[in-house]
Formats: sequence, C-alpha cells, structure tokens
Amino acid sequence: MQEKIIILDFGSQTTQLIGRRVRELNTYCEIVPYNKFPHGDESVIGVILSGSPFSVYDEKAFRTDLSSIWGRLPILGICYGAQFIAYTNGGKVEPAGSREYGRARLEYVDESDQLLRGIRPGSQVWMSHGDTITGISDKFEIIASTADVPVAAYRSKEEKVWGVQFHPEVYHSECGTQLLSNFVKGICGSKCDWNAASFIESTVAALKEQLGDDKVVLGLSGGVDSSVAAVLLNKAIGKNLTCIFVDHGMLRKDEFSDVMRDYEGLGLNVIGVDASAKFFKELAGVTDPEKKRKIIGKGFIDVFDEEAHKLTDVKWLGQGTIYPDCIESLSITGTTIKSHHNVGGLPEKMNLRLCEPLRLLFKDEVRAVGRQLGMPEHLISRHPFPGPGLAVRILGDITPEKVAVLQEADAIFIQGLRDHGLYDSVWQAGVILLPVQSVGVMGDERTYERAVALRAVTSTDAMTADWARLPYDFLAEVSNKIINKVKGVNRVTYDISSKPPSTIEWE
Ligand SMILES: Nc1ncnc2c1ncn2[C@@H]1O[C@H](COP(=O)(O)OP(=O)(O)OP(=O)(O)O)[C@@H](O)[C@H]1O
Ligand SMILES: O=c1[nH]c(=O)c2[nH+]cn([C@@H]3O[C@H](COP(=O)(O)O)[C@@H](O)[C@H]3O)c2[nH]1
Ligand SMILES: NC(=O)CC[C@H](N)C(=O)O
Ligand SMILES: [Mg+2]
Repeated sequence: MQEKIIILDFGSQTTQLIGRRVRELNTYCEIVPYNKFPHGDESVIGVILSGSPFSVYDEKAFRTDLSSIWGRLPILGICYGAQFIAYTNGGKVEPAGSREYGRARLEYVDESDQLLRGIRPGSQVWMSHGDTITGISDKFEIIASTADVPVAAYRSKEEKVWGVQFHPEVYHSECGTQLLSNFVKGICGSKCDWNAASFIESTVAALKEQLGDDKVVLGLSGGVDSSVAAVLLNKAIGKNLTCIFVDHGMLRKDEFSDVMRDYEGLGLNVIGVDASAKFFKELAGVTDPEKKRKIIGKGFIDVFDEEAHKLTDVKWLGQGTIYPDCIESLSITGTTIKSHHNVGGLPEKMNLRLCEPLRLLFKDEVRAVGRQLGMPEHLISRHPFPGPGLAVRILGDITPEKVAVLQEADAIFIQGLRDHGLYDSVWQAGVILLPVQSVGVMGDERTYERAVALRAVTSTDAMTADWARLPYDFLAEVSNKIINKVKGVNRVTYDISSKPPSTIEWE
C-alpha cells in the first residue's frame, strides 16, 4: 500500500505548495478539503493542516474534528492550522497589533525537538498572518519564538502534535525543507520511496481495481496530459480503452497525422476523427472568444458522443485532468472539483463516470511519469496547446484560409525554436493572426496584407508568465522567413506582455 501524508486544506493560497514540498521528499501526499479526512484509510502516516484566509475565532471559520486522528497519527498545523489546534485545545488566538507579513528570524529554538532538529537560532522564516497565538494550554510547550511572535512553534507534551506559525512550505523559510523532512521522514516515518515508477505501479493497480472489465473512452489531444493518461490507462486495461482524437481543423500544421503516427508507436487504440467541416461550419462568422470556446467544447461532445455510441457499453470517460486544473474548486469551497474548460458538460450528457488518473499531479510530475512510461521525449516535452487550438489564435472570425496562413507561420516559428535549441527554454509559444492589415513593399510592389504576432512565454504553471527574452537575431530570422514564405503576411511583431496583466493566449 502506498503510504501517504494527508494535507487538510483550509483554503490557503500555499496549500498546493505544501503538497509540492512533501512530494519533493519522495513522499506521496493528497490534498483534501479540511473536513474530508479519509477515515479508514490505513495508508495515511501523517496529517498536515494548512493555513487559511479565516481567523479561527470567525463564526464562519472552517472547523474540523481531529479526535479520531489525535494521538493516533502525527499532526502538523501550519499557520491557521497551528492557530486552530491551539485555539480548540484551550489556547488563545487574537488579532495581532498589525498584520505580520514577510521575513522574520527565529530567536529561540529548542533544537532537541524532533521537528526542529538541525534548525539553528537566527534561521529566517516566512510569516503571513494577522492573528497571533497569545496563549497555549499547558498540554503544550513553546519550542520556537521570534522577536514579535512568542509562539512561533509549539508541540504537545504527550502526543505527536506540532504547530508552526510560519510557513515552512515557502522558499523564503530557510529551514522549511529541513522542518518538513523532520516531520515527514523523522516523525511520520516515511520510507521516501514515492517516485514516478511507484506512482505508475500503484495507479495501474488502482485503475485495474476501479475499472474491472469496464470500457473507457478518452479524448486525446496530442498534448502531454491526455497522452500520459492514455498510456497509463492502456497499461491498466489495454483493449478496453478507446482514445478519440478529434481534428477540428484548427490543429497545427500536420499535427493530426504526426500525432496519429506517434500514438501508433505507443500501441494505443486511437480513433482519429476528421470533423473539421463540422467545426468550420459552426464557427463561421463567430468572433466572440467565449462563443468560439463554447462551440468547440460542444463540438467535442458531439463527436465523443457519436463515437461512444458506435462502441457498446462504455461506462467511463477518461481525462488528462491535472492538479492545477482543480485548484480553485478544491480549496475554499471544499466541494469536489471540475473545470472541464473545453469538454464541459460531457459526463452528464453521456452519462459516463469520470476517470482522472493524473488528477493529483503537477505538470512536471506528469512529464516524469511519461518519461518513466517510456514515451518519446518530443511528446513529453511538448509545449501545452489549448484545446480550441488555433481558433483562439485567430482574432476575429475563422476561415479555413486564415487557419492555413496561421499554420504556416506557426510552423516556421516552432521549427525555428527547435533548430536554435530554444524550444525547451520556453514554456509555450505560438503565432497569433491579427485582424489588421498594413502596407508593405515587396520588390517594387505595394502590399496590403496581414500582420501576425509571435508569442513565447516562460512560466512554471501558466498561472503567471513572462515574455521570453528570445535573441534579436533569432526573431529577425523568423520574421524574415514568415514574411518571405507565408503568402498574405507582410508584418511580424513580438508580444512583450507578461501575465498578469495580459494572458498567454490573446483570446
Ligand atoms: N483535439 C482533441 N481531441 C480530443 N480531445 C481533446 C482535443 N483537444 C483537447 N481535448 C481534450 O481536452 C482536454 C484538455 O485539454 P488540455 O489542452 O488542457 O490538456 P492536454 O491537451 O491533454 O495537455 P496540454 O496541456 O499539454 O496541452 C484534453 O486532456 C483532452 O481530453
Ligand atoms: O485546453 C484549453 N482550453 C482553452 O480554452 C484554453 N485557453 C487557454 N488555454 C491554455 O491555458 C494556459 C493559460 O492561458 P491564458 O493565460 O491565455 O489564460 C495556456 O497554456 C493556454 O494555451 C486553454 N487550454
Ligand atoms: N496564513 C494563514 O493561515 C493566516 C491565518 C489567519 N487568517 C491569520 O491571519 O492569522
Ligand atoms: Mg492541449
């Protein structure tokens, strides 16, 4: 059984960071809403309580009953988590004089404590709170203090329960990794054997059990997430998995045939559906970005529905949903998930259950799993590509002719990045077809043609992004090539906006 740490999410912005840090210690963890502790799950070896935007004394503050865990499993409360444990055990939590945000230094440290082993006085920690623990019950004792915060860390005298007011999960806490390692390894006794290989082993076993002999359809996009999900599912259920790859006409140049060939090599059972005529017809004259997305989302549903009906007895829809897709709905509300951005509504209409084996992984972890599964590197390191494809990169209405122009320009840019060894230094790149015409001169002729924008960004999770500082000489070469080779384009610009306040895609 895969041992795991449970992180109870009270809605902090850094809850997912706690998850990342624990995984970096090669220990599997799951983030669950604060009131959804998996009682009866014997594989849990420790529990972490996250921070929260609430104050523990607020009427609406999230509360949970720890009695069944208390004394049985090690518990670590972080910020609100620490305040919550102190408050509900006879301590006192009050608004601080002023909100404490930023760096602080531990002045007193009980270095003999198991949680603080190896952490020295003077160590920098990151604070982000407006309340302070002003009193703790005599079941507890203080194990660290800063100049402003007497109860920077405490422990229970009897049970394996700790609380820290600072945020060990944030990089600015110098001792954060040491502290989390002390908890996860030292106190919870993690074997630290979780990695891509063990994830695959346990996930495949779990999928076999969950799916039995049921049939699954999976929308495959050629992107990293759905491809890795497909290969995992294929390993678990083989012929019972059918993948559907839809060509909506707005894929990249040659993408449909390239991706189909890749999938053949992986032994997947893929149905490629050329539905471009349907999508072009439905999108004709539509200029509003959200309408475009809705039409494409519904178009996917229609095609999946039609294909699933041709197969008999399909029970599940497989999806490549990954953790960042879930974040918002997972935190705060405590409800279970979903932001099916481009396949919204699918399960209801098709009456299928959802199977999402990558739901708890971050993108870099998905990539590690793909590599471990032996998938080709170019599939794994591929830039993300939006489900609606070039439809959201053509500003204004969409025609097959505009798509063809954009495909050519995009192919030159992407190939250029590869040829110059720049592809992997960029998170995502593409070309935008602008609804602008401008005057140029080619030979002795006046031209009046389209303008395109090159877009390349660096990012870690697409939540924020910066424009990539690509070399001028490279941009010059790409610009020249596009203007010379792509009929109908006579001007190339480079997008130098970051996100926020802009977004990665223009629509
Ligand atoms: N052309 C397509 N055919 C079938 N399903 C698709 C297609 N495009 C998108 N989808 C579905 O929509 C989901 C969401 O797309 P999304 O782009 O977020 O993920 P991805 O394509 O799997 O990975 P990546 O983020 O690396 O592009 C996919 O996992 C897939 O199930
Ligand atoms: O599957 C998708 N369907 C969509 O409708 C969609 N819109 C944006 N994206 C991708 O999401 C990331 C963030 O994009 P933005 O900064 O433009 O919001 C970037 O990686 C975008 O390419 C989409 N992906
Ligand atoms: N980051 C936190 O968990 C903050 C907890 C609580 N809202 C406070 O301000 O003290
Ligand atoms: Mg994609």
